[in-house]
Amino acid sequence: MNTKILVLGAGAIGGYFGGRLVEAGQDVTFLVRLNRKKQIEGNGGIVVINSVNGNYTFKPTLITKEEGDGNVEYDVVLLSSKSYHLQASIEDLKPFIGKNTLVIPLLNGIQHISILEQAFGRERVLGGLCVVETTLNDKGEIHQPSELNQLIFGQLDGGTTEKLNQLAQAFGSTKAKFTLSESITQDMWNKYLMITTMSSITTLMRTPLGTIRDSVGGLEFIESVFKETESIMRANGAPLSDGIVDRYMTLVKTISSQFKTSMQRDMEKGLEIEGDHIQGYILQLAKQHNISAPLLRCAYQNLCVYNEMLKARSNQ
Ligand SMILES: CC(C)(CO)C(=O)C(=O)O
Repeated sequence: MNTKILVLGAGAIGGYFGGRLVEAGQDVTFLVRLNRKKQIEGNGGIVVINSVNGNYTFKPTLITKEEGDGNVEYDVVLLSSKSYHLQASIEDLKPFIGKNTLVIPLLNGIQHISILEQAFGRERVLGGLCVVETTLNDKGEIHQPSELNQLIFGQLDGGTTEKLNQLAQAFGSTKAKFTLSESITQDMWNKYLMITTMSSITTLMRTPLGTIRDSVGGLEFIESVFKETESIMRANGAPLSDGIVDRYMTLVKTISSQFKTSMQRDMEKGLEIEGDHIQGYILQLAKQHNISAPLLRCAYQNLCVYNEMLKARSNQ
């Protein structure tokens, strides 16, 4: 069966995973903003992936919301927008969501799930996440510098269906690792714990992970941020895996010393960041459960100051 795949965006994440699906011969269309379309057309209609997992250059099928007639029904949508573009992305996607379309969101965090369920209907929204280090350079090429290139998806209530098994098959033969999970809600909370901690420390210290972990007291500091975040999530009933902090601390000790988070990369480029969606939401939960969270407060304040600087710069 031909699976019709729509990828929202052809940027660092959508372009990477969508490109891997094109490479594997899948039927993929990219729904992009006019600016990105012009940039790709300016590059001869070509998107370049430079990746340690294999370079690939491809000519994507592009549509913009202005061009979409809404008559094609997609089996699945990969939604990789930033949290602050979520509402706009929902509006862009609406004409392309049919009765049987499934939406796999790849955003960090958890709050977007209920927003998507409201917009598209509970039965159409899956859970999803990606673990991939990827960024766009100023020519619009995708740079994917580490072996981490996994996309995980599954039903929010657990279990699986025939349709999901078919999707897993369609996704199965690519150079990226697509995994069907029967416990995606837990996977999403686990990843949320990881990204809250990693983005907090890397944006605070403004250096790749290696320097932070090798500094005096660095590992203890990182573990304290993990534990503070974990305690808030558990107080809120998050289904985190047992021993999850130990697992992530092993990752912290073994991952490339050059590792950077996407929030850190966005900051380096002077772009908008997802602090409210990631740290801000956890701090709201901390308040609700009366938990003091001094480390996350500090990380979040740093992000708020960055936002203020961005605002001042854009008013100049
Ligand atoms: C997995 C990780 C940490 C990769 O950089 C990520 O999701 C992010 O930075 O947003």
